Amino acid sequence: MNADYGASTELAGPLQQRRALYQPRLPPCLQGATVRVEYGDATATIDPIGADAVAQAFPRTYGQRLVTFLAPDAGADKADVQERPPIRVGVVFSGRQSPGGHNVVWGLHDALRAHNPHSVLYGFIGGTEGLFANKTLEITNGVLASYKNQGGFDLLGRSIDQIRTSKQVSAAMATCRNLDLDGLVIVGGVTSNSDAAQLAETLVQNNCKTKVVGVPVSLNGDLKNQFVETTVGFDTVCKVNSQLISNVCLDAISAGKYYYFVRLMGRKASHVAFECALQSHPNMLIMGEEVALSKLTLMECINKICDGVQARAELEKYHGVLLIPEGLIESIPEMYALIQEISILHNSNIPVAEMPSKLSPWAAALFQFLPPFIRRELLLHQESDNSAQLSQIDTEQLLAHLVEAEMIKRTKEGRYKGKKFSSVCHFFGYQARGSLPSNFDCDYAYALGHISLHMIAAGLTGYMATVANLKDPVHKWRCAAAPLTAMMSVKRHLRGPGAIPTGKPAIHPSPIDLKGKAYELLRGKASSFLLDDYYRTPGGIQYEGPGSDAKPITLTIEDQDYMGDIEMLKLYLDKVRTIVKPGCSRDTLKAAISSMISVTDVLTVMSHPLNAELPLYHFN
Ligand SMILES: O=P(O)(O)OC[C@H]1O[C@](O)(CO)[C@@H](O)[C@@H]1O
Repeated sequence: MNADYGASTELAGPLQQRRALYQPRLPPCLQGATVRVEYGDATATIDPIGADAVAQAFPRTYGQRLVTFLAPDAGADKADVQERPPIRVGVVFSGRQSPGGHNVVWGLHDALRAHNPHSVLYGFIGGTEGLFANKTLEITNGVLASYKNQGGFDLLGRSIDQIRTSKQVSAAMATCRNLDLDGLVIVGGVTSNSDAAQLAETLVQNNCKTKVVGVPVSLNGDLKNQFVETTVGFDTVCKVNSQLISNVCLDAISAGKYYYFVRLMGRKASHVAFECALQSHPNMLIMGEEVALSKLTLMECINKICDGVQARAELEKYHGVLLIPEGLIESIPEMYALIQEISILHNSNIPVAEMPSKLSPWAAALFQFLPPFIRRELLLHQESDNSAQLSQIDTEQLLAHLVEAEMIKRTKEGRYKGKKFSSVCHFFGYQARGSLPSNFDCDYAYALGHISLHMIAAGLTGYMATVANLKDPVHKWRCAAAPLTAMMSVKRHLRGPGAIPTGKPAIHPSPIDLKGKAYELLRGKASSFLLDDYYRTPGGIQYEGPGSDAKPITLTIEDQDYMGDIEMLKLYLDKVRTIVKPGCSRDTLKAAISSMISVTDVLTVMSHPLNAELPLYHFN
């Protein structure tokens, strides 16, 4: 734990101390001690084909109604606190650390105390292991002081992201009973919230009064559906990584001699890499979703990268930046099949040393083809969801290694006549998870903490706290609760109407929408990114002043333009204005700034509605 270095001590840095003083903003409905609870329609699931399976697996919690939280009726908030009995709540960090997680606990604490000062909040020390073993820390204002608006999960720590086996579920239930909890708040991503749904169902079936509430906190940004717009931590992690990526872009173009291969976290979906590409404009992005859709083999991916290197060499460019998500390796069909075979061997308890000899002939051949470091990493023990340990597989090094071999081959065959290809590899993963959270993540998490309390007070179980309209300012946010079962789907063998649902219902990670506006935008820019080096410098996270309210581009893009935030657009326009005078022709504008930004960006700026509202900036 970090107590000695907390923001309240003199050892804390000035920014750390200043951040501890930031008071997160709350939407109007959460500003009092009570809320008005409005019940909506009963829910099914986002997966119509799997609905029966979900209903069968969750007989007591399936089909619950949507709930919205509104500002209380006049006077209701002033009702005597005695009318609101004290509430006992436990909170556990179940998922991986993600910036903003501490503010969920803070928001929950403040809402709980406003509800009734005699309410109690327990944090489970050491994540789910602490929950099973009933190891608690009572959360008070004093305890929270050093953790407000701070990164990491070190207030309580975390362990395995799992409440799944019957032993684990029974231990969690025993703790709930032992502490006489009215509510248990589970903080995490897709896996943790699937487990939360199962625990809620089990507690109802066993007449345990504890209400289970899930909170969407995950840097991966893959817990995304019609109820959840984004997860806490995604914004911060993308901003930190985008700054690092843009730094290496400028490093690359300065020396003109290295290709930087950068792997980013995100597991099965490529949201982090995708958002970072929109923020920093690297030369290439290889997304898992695209590779899986086109069924690109490993060598096809390598050839694609080599073609890019070659096209750049024709322009005398021998540097570049390439982003990949950590899940790319699993998206390549033959690598996926190999990983599946290894997974079966793990599940059959085959010793690791014997695994290579137990692979099928084709998988063994592929395994032998791979460099030794990748072979060792592929055999590591699995994650709690039986997937490979993606953070430990140096896919960027594998790609760099194979690209170099292919470029040497092309040189020998006379197909490539440029300078020698050189690479530098990075994994930007763990560096970002402990970052000071952005204002957006601070506000969002704090609001979700409040909503969790109101859900427990309303007696909701098997629900997730949600906020809609996140792209808008906080006063326009809409607070709600959605049944966890409504977000579930069931994996199937085949695609299409004849598909047979198999496996356990769960909340699955959402991939990048390859038909969405954000993807269309990035694809439209792909060849310009590849060849023109339109690197963008988002800079470090801003906590005050211009840019401090910037949101993820992918969150804002559906309704606004690419630049998203109004302040960012003003800054951008200011930069443009130093080069051309208002009222100049479209062609002059394009020509004058074409070296600075791409034509698509210019057109975006010119057609943005804000442009018309800012006469000074208006271009004809
Ligand atoms: O902290 P650990 O256990 O190494 O987990 C790493 C994993 O957690 C995440 O950071 C978040 O799910 C993944 O992107 C990564 O694969």
